[in-house]
Amino acid sequence: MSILFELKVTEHFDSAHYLREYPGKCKNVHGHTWYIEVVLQGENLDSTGILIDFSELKGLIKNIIEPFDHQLLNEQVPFEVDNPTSENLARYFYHEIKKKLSDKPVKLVRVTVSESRATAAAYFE
Ligand SMILES: Nc1nc2c(c(=O)[nH]1)N=C([C@H](O)[C@H](O)COP(=O)(O)OP(=O)(O)OP(=O)(O)O)CN2
Ligand SMILES: [Zn+2]
Repeated sequence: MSILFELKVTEHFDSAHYLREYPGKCKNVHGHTWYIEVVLQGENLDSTGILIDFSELKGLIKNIIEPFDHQLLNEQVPFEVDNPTSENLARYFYHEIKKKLSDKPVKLVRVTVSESRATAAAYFE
């Protein structure tokens, strides 16, 4: 497929976490506003000139992140097992979003999770 269009949408949620086995202050419970940036690509626009409606994409992402909002991530599946690092969050959200996009004519390119303005982790396949 020769890709012509790339879309980017960002959503956010607030939650607490702590990092197991972390040799520093992040082993203690603390909070972040997590920003989830989703990038996808596609080729064919519908008759209104839209690849996939931003509002549909935002709704899809909101549904996935909503269970984590104002929660302790370490108590939520799968982060009761996987450490809730930005990397693990990015991988989890990538796979959840990919499942929801399976019937859409788009390719999920990358999910980036930022826990501050200065730090982010991206996951892609
Ligand atoms: N590669 C990763 N490194 C770290 C992660 C992570 O998810 N991936 N996470 C953390 C902690 O969540 C921590 O909250 C963030 O640490 P850090 O930015 O070092 O701490 P501060 O926000 O207090 O920033 P200062 O610059 O030290 O004030 C750690 N590492
Ligand atoms: Zn943290």
